[in-house]
Amino acid sequence: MTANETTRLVIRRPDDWHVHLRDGEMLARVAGHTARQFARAIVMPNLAPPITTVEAAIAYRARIMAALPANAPFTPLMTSYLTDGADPAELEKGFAEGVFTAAKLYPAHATTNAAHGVTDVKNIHAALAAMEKIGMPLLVHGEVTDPDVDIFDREAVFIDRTMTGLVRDFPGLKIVFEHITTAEAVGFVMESGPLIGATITPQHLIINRNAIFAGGIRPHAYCLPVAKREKHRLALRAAAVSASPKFFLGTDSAPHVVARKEIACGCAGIFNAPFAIESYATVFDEENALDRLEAFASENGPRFYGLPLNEDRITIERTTVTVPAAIGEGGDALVPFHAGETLQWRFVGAA
Ligand SMILES: NC(=O)N[C@@H](CC(=O)O)C(=O)O
Ligand SMILES: [Zn+2]
Ligand SMILES: [Zn+2]
Repeated sequence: MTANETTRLVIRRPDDWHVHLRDGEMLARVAGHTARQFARAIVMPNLAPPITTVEAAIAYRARIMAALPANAPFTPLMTSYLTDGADPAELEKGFAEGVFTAAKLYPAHATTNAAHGVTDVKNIHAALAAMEKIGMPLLVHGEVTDPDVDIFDREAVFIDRTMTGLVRDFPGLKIVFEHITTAEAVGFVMESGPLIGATITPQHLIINRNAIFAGGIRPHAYCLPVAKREKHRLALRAAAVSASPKFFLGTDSAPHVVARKEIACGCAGIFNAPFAIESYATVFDEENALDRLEAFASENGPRFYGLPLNEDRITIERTTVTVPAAIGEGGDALVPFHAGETLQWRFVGAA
């Protein structure tokens, strides 16, 4: 059977190495979508207020588990939000206790709930030195916030202004360049040593920037970093299917209700959790690379993080699936990625 005649695929259960589960009512609505498909997820700390202490992360982890059925086979991997005042001792304590898996660098004001982010990486040098010493990964939202830099160039400029210096100054630090969107980021990661990896979202593999303006403004195609030109999408697809262990699955599922998306100043974020593995399978299928989906989705991430691979398996099958136009009602609804489209792959469940 050739790859594109494959009708059922059994792979090691995947993990999501970048997700926003939110809190409160929204957490209750979205957590199950992630836990249905993934064994583990790196949970982003950009709540209001952000998760900066071990105590807050323990409490948030408990709220996530409480939002799922009892004994759900899902492990949230918690992260610490770095601020200018990040305390190296708190990071070390959280990592040693198995509460913090990683710490997240948001340049101040770069994205949703990034107001408390880092204004200059010099301010977190002590924290980064501690992380380097203990082997705690740094996760980076890689965009400059300088308003003079064109929004489509903010990732590439971040590489020159910040990422290159980070890698040089902390050669032993594990760094994940999160949700990469450009050929420049692919090139940077490829040329860097084995401690530098990257997550890639389904939307950046599937849409280019035209999707944001297709026949009118499309708020549900807007996320940060914003989708780029077609050549960048093609570079991301090549990286995802390349078999390089540096690239792995991170959905960046980032739900915002319709009332906060379809508005004069709409929030950035695409809610892709309900059909995440279907999205990725579609891409790998189109690239004739279904045989490499398992490495990208289920192996490269845990190996990078130094965590065990999941032992259980999932099945996905080739069949048509219609994605609902919305989940919920009115202004409170969530519009999933691929809303109203028909996909050619379906997540069946445990193999
Ligand atoms: N990706 C997004 O567009 N939004 C994310 C923040 C982020 O990951 O930058 C969010 O929290 O809404
Ligand atoms: Zn981000
Ligand atoms: Zn994110």
